[in-house]
Amino acid sequence: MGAEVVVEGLTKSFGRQTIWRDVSLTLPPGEVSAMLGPSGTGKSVFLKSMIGLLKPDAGRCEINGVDIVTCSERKLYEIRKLFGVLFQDGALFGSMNLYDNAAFPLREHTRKSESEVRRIVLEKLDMVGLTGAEKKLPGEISGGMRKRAGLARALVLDPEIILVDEPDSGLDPVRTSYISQLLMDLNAQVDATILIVTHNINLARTVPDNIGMLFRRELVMFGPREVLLTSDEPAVKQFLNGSRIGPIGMSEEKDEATMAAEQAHIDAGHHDGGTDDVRGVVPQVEPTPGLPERQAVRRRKDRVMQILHTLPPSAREGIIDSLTPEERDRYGIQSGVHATLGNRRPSPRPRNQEWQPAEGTLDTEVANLPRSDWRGGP
Ligand SMILES: Nc1ncnc2c1ncn2[C@@H]1O[C@H](COP(=O)(O)OP(=O)(O)OP(=O)(O)O)[C@@H](O)[C@H]1O
Repeated sequence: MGAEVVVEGLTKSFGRQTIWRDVSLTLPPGEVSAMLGPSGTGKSVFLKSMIGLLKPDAGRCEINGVDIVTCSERKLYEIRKLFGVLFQDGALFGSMNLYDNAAFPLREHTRKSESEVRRIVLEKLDMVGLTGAEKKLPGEISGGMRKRAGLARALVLDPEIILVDEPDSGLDPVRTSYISQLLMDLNAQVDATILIVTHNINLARTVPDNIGMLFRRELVMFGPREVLLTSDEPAVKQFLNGSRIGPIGMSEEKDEATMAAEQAHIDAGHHDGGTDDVRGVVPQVEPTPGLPERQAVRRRKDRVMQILHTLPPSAREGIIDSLTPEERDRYGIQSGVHATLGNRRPSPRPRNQEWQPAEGTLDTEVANLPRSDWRGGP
């Protein structure tokens, strides 16, 4: 199972420019999480901070009990071996074929024999669907194939944590769906903790178990996918819908006057730039038939059911509605309980924190969470 990553109060500035402050979140082990946010909000800076390529000014980022913000260079070097990173363009060496690119970390960081290197490289190239392309140079293949090759290289050291920076960049919507499927397949096969940085709403809605969003130099929210996908937060709604109407502006957040002028424009019948309202929980991508089940699914359900009472009502509805009859039974959810859970409004959300307990009795009314024979079960 992948490693847990615990981030607490992380703050990063460049000179006088604060990129984000006081970011706290936990990447649950083996689950897939995504970080959204308008351009320039520091998503890539966040990824780089997590592997110690950039040093935050304050806060902690703890992996396997080691705080990589304050640890020694030697410890950091060790911890980095737990990571596999897919950079936006695959970051392949242009003069090496795909085989040698994928073999590079093994030859650099291990003493494995060439026959062992060969076995691992061919296995990982196969996992990403590049069998037969070993001799191709990066310049001879499509952007999608380069990303796959980058993923194969990220996998050769059997990472516990995989960071993926904009897997959709430069790809058409169909290839983006294929890369989404690939990420879920890899998660099923290796059970690594995955963090994806993306702008792609389709990917964000269908792939991750957890979603966060950076905006205005803060983490607006982070938690189970159902929370962000049903959120009423204006910046989140605007971002999901790709609309001009809302607090996100051309390069920075907007002032009141600009928002009012834009609203007047829309009221006069002009299009807001978005398409349909895409708020709501849609089914997640599942691993390709024949692959193992994602072990994270059951762990996540168990985890999310334990914090159900802390989530806003619309997220609870989405979670409960997604349970199978067997799961309802296992979690002790009374039959007939579904959308009626949404009558109460969410209590005000403390900024930059995961959802806090809301008042009310929902949890004890509808669920005995989780039942002891379910937790940690087979
Ligand atoms: N090494 C650096 N030195 C100074 N400023 C930097 C450095 N790296 C990033 N920045 C600044 O940090 C801010 C956030 O950049 P980052 O690339 O993380 O944004 P992003 O959210 O990933 O954007 P995009 O979605 O467009 O990729 C930008 O203003 C950028 O100029």
